[in-house]
Amino acid sequence: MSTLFPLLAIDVGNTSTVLGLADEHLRLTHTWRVRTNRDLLPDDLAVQLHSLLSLTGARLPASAVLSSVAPPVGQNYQLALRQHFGLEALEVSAETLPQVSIELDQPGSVGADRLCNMFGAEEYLTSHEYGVVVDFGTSTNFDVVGRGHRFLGGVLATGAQVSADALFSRAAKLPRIALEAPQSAIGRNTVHALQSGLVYGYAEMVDGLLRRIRRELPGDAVAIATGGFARTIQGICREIDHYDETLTLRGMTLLWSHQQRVLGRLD
Ligand SMILES: Nc1ncnc2c1ncn2[C@@H]1O[C@H](COP(=O)(O)OP(=O)(O)O)[C@@H](O)[C@H]1O
Ligand SMILES: CC(C)(COP(=O)(O)O)[C@@H](O)C(=O)NCCC(=O)O
Ligand SMILES: [K+]
Repeated sequence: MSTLFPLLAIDVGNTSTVLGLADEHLRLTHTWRVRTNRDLLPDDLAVQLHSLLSLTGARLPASAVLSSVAPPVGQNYQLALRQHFGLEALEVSAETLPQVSIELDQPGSVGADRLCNMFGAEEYLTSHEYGVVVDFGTSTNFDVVGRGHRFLGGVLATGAQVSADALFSRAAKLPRIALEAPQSAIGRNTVHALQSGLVYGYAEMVDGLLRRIRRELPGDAVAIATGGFARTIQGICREIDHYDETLTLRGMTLLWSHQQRVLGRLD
């Protein structure tokens, strides 16, 4: 049913909003990353979206899927799509997701982005029973999933930039630094010492948590890194097997097609 494509996927995070356009094979033909701005109204968002599409010569979307962990922005995108593009976006939530198993105390409270990651991890679960998506965003999420759309739980850790900002705001003599790896763990100046703590320290935290998670699981787990800070940190972590920049967006398109199939709208 080609009338459903292109499919627009919008992932609203607390720092960035990542958008993608997928063709009928669910291949992402375009992706964009813009700042999440809580001040933008539906008309502003429609103008921005229209500009992105025309800048790249992309076709207008015929359907949409939306995941938001910044509620007012998600609602504003919903209105923008309805009023200016004539689209009713599928909003990702535990309540609207059929045939998945969210094995949490309160399934309804899980972040929509984490449900998308569960679908994005699917392709890595051919040779492993379990997967851990480490999503380096405002918060660093570890999403522990099992084959067959099982969300098993995870970890929410303070994001690297948030940790750095907290330190700078409380220590008068510390300069703001770029979150980059220094040459050695032993820093011989203030900047390198800070980078060591923030980047190598962060990588060790991630490796340590992944080892703990793997010990708690009854089978092998593959670990995949995604999110804004993943590019910097994934090569430093020893416990991460894959880096996948578009895992969340691709997960959204898979979740959408799963939903369409359950509803009989897609073969
Ligand atoms: N292009 C980039 N290169 C390196 N780090 C980035 C980039 N974009 C975002 N970050 C870092 O990633 C984190 C935010 O990730 P992001 O995916 O934007 O968050 P969220 O999913 O919460 O919106 C911050 O630590 C930020 O410094
Ligand atoms: C943990 C999060 C804040 C991560 O958001 P992000 O860092 O991607 O902006 C988000 O997934 C969220 O608000 N989750 C709700 C709580 C939960 O997942 O248990
Ligand atoms: K995110």
